[in-house]
Amino acid sequence: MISETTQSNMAKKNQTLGEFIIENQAEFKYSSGELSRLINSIRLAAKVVNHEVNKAGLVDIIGAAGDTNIQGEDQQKLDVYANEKFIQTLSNRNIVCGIGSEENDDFIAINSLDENNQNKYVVLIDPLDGSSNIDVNVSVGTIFSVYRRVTPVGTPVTIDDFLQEGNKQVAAGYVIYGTSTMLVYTTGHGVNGFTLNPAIGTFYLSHPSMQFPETGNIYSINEGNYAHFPQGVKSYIKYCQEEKEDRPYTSRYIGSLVSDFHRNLIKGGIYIYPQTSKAPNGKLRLLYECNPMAFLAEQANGLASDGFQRILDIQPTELHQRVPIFCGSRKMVEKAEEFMKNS
Ligand SMILES: O=P(O)(O)OC[C@H]1O[C@](O)(COP(=O)(O)O)[C@@H](O)[C@@H]1O
Ligand SMILES: [Mg+2]
Ligand SMILES: [Mg+2]
Repeated sequence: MISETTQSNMAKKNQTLGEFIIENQAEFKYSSGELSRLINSIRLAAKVVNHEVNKAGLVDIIGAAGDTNIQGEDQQKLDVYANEKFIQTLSNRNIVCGIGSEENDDFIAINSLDENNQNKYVVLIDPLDGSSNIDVNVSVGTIFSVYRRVTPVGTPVTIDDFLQEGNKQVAAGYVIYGTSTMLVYTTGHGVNGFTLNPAIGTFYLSHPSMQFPETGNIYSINEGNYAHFPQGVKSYIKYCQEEKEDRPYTSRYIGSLVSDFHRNLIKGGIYIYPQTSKAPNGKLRLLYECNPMAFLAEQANGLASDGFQRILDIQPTELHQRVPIFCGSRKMVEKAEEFMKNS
């Protein structure tokens, strides 16, 4: 006899992303269908980009695009392609009034001079996360974060609409282009994961109500920077490597934030990109990497801090600002923070 929970999970598991979005629209306090349309357009852009990612190597989509972005990074062709596709798909569906992207120096106002523009949302994106892994066939991703604008509808969108604390996000998520392609997101009511069936181009609910295990035995950090880490991080790494209790932990580092986060979400673990003597604010960007991952982490019973303060309470000051991040299973982040505070 199949239990009711299994039956409902089985029924749930056959649910498509489109059905899930409609069914859960009412959960959203501002629900006017606009956010649903926004998530739908991210779904569409994800499929277009996935198609290109899967052919990386066959088509002329690998390698550098020849420009650098405002962070001084060489833009990869796939960075530029993904950026164009997400911006196009979001802006020509008349649902957002502004977009901030890792690949654009400044935010993009979407026909906000047209006073009929009643659009309420701004989106921040990392169109292609894990760029250093594109050419070597290792999983990469896309990260997105959504806010309601703070300036009045029908007036020009301003930087204030983007520099909001992470706890004001109304939705956040990522797409992972890996062994399978998944879209994982939250609108503040838990975290759900959808896997793309490439044969029919449909995302199915494969991972309902995702939760970080309370603790785990995986730590993810680029130990190549060890010499430049703060003492608290060095001590935490030593703690992870000690032959004691359930340790040593296993070191796993893919070098794509989305992929390292996703593995830890499923298996339990902690991802750390700390400040270093070379990069006092770390490497990852608050608005389109750390805030969306922190919102997902907390919605999945995990934690995310800069070692001291909750990421979601940091007041942003710049579009591309960087912050240190400690993110993942609750008990592991608490332990790492202990080392940071006591060092
Ligand atoms: O090579 P490093 O310094 O370890 O950095 C890897 C980190 O940088 C990133 O690639 C930065 O993201 P982008 O690829 O979007 O610039 C993260 O995905 C990853 O976790
Ligand atoms: Mg990134
Ligand atoms: Mg990127």
